[in-house]
Amino acid sequence: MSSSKDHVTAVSAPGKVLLAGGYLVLDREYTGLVFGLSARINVVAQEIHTSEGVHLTEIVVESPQFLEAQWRYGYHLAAEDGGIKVTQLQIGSRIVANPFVETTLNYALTYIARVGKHKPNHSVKSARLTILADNDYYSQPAGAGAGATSAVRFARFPTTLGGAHKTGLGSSAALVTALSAALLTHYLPTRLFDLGSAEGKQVLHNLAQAAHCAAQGKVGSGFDVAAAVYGSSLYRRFSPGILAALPEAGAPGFATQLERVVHGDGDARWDTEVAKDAVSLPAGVAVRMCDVDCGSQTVGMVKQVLAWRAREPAAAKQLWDELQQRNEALARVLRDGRTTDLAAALQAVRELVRAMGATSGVPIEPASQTELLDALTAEVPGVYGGVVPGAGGFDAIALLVKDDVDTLAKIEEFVEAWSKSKGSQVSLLGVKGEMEGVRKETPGAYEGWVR
Ligand SMILES: Nc1ncnc2c1ncn2[C@@H]1O[C@H](COP(=O)(O)OP(=O)(O)OP(=O)(O)O)[C@@H](O)[C@H]1O
Ligand SMILES: C[C@@](O)(CCOP(=O)(O)O)CC(=O)O
Repeated sequence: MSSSKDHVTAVSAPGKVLLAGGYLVLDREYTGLVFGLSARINVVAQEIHTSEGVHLTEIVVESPQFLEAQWRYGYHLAAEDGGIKVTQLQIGSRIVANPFVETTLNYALTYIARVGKHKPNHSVKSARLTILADNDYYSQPAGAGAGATSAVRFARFPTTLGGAHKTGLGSSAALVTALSAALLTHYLPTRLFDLGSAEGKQVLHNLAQAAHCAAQGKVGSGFDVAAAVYGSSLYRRFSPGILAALPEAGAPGFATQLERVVHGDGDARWDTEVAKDAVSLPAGVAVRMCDVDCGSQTVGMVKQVLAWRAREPAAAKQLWDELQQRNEALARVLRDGRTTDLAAALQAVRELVRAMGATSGVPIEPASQTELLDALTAEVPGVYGGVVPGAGGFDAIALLVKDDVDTLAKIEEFVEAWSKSKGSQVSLLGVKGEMEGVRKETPGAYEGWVR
């Protein structure tokens, strides 16, 4: 760990689970009920010390839990207002790109240089950023112990990042958000960026949404980035047009337009709605997640659902309007602490999700998941019910359960027996839903991981 006089900053941002509102949340007419998760992506930023006389300007990003996970970048000021553009430097014989890291650096450093009035290559000094992901973002290799009981804070994975099996908690959104927050906090004085203030969170949200869309090459609803910044909420998306005029990073005019987008100036005024007060959990109730690894993958689900909606607009509107009512009813049951109404509210949502799946021909709640959710609800005391979260499919379920060790043990026992009898691999993750979004952390918490 660096000595105390060093300038070290640590932040973390949570993963997400979209409990209700999958597909609907893509349209501003509807909302999504999203929970932030206790699984966080942590980023520690620190200065790099070079020996006297060496003028090295470099940004080093590393994920020490994975093999071959170090990315080094040089950077320059691009011509014609193109902002700060990084160039990956080769280490060893191979160069492995990380588009989410690279895009975030282009966006965050461009914004920082603009508002901080930095002279590039002068005051944007070299820095090292260390990424540490809580274990539940990736399945543990066989024999490493289940997530729910794992004792090591940050596991070492015997694979590259590309070879790790993701559990779908939104690692890229949490990473882009935490990395942006760490860079903004590290480079800008508090009067220009304060993570603890409402304005600071808005700047971070706008910057992270823009960078995340660019890195993934498409504009989704952005509920995952909103959860990473704000935590749990009832989320209404932004109009995609806000990002339409933004050139590629490094292209002429990128820097000016990025600042406009981040500050929401002119026609880039953000219309996202993040209703935090619409969401909470009844006392003694927890959101839990299970990873379901049955080897099947469904691609193009969003495309197919939207094609059905375009084909049958009247029927789709009727179904979505009714489903929106039921999703909002579920949010109210949770917020008002009406635990006795919870099972019925979850069943009501699932009924229409299955109807949407049947009519669009997309396995949003496939039969195998229906069977698992129904069995858990009927047979495990303390399980109120659950859903197939987000886009649905075969690979995860979210549960609402009594928040106690006894219930946890019973679920673990149940999924173990289920996996054996069904030949699938269902495991309870250690994550829980939680309310808080991005936050500053104490650098000392990462002792042993940070050089
Ligand atoms: N610990 C990490 N260190 C560095 N980069 C990471 C890390 N975790 C995720 N990433 C980046 O995010 C990418 C994965 O993003 P992707 O959108 O495919 O998954 P996800 O966000 O976890 O999935 P989902 O949206 O289904 O929840 C990786 O390829 C890498 O670029
Ligand atoms: C289908 C969609 O509404 C939700 C996808 O959620 P997830 O990635 O499955 O958690 C897409 C989106 O909102 O961008």
